[in-house]
Amino acid sequence: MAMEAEKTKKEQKQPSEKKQEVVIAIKGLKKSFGEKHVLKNINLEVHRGENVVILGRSGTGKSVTIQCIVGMLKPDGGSVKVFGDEVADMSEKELKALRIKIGFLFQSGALYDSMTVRENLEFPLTRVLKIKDRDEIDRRVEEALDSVGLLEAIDKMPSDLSGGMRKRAGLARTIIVEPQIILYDEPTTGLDPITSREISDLILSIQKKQKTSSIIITHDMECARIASDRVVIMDDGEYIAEGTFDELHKSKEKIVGSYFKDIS
Ligand SMILES: Nc1ncnc2c1ncn2[C@@H]1O[C@H](COP(=O)(O)OP(=O)(O)OP(=O)(O)O)[C@@H](O)[C@H]1O
Repeated sequence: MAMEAEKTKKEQKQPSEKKQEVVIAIKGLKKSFGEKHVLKNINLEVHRGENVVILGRSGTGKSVTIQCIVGMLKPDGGSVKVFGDEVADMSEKELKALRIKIGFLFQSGALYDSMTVRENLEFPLTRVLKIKDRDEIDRRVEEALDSVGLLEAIDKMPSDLSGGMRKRAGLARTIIVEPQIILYDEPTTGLDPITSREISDLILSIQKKQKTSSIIITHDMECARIASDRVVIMDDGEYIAEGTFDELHKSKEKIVGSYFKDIS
């Protein structure tokens, strides 16, 4: 009977343990540029299937953190592990393989202006994944565009798209390689409030559909509210607060409160 009870306890524990699987683990991360100590002591864990939003004033080192995660910058101290492996110790080949598992969405959407939307989406399939099968390429391009609601723009040039559509196309190009992690650098910057909301909703739907883990750098509190499971606030090279959007919203800390002052 006691064993039975023990077994039940173990079985009940398993799902939460699975949810806690860490895909990005940052410990004591430090990065300086000359005398400028940008990252002083960053500690962050991102779990599988979790969306973490990083808030912070301009120039506090949010983008530098992301660049350390993908090995574009080498930390001066501390540890950055992705899927359990230390990024700073990876060879160029290992970094290349890692970057296939990590998708980016940069502010600009980063589309090639001289290519149609279709060609922009084909690019990572043929160049990165080396897929040659025409039917598979067409199917994946159409599926990715469909999931961001942009199928009708497949043969358009980026210059014919609105800012929101360009962002959607950029997002389709990010998800087409089915990354396990997506890093969003200010995904709604420059968009009007309604379009921003649509992009935030899309970020959430991609997380649910593709079970991705994400870090979302944003100044857009509505995006943070919609898309985050957890929010961290960065100030002076460290994370000074962490919690769900609602938990931080209720915080009595002055710096935390300053981010939420316009939120009802
Ligand atoms: N490669 C680099 N060489 C020198 N200084 C750099 C480099 N990359 C970033 N910095 C400096 O590090 C600081 C943090 O930059 P970062 O782009 O991470 O800020 P951020 O928090 O993402 O800001 P924003 O919200 O404006 O994008 C800035 O002062 C920047 O000038």
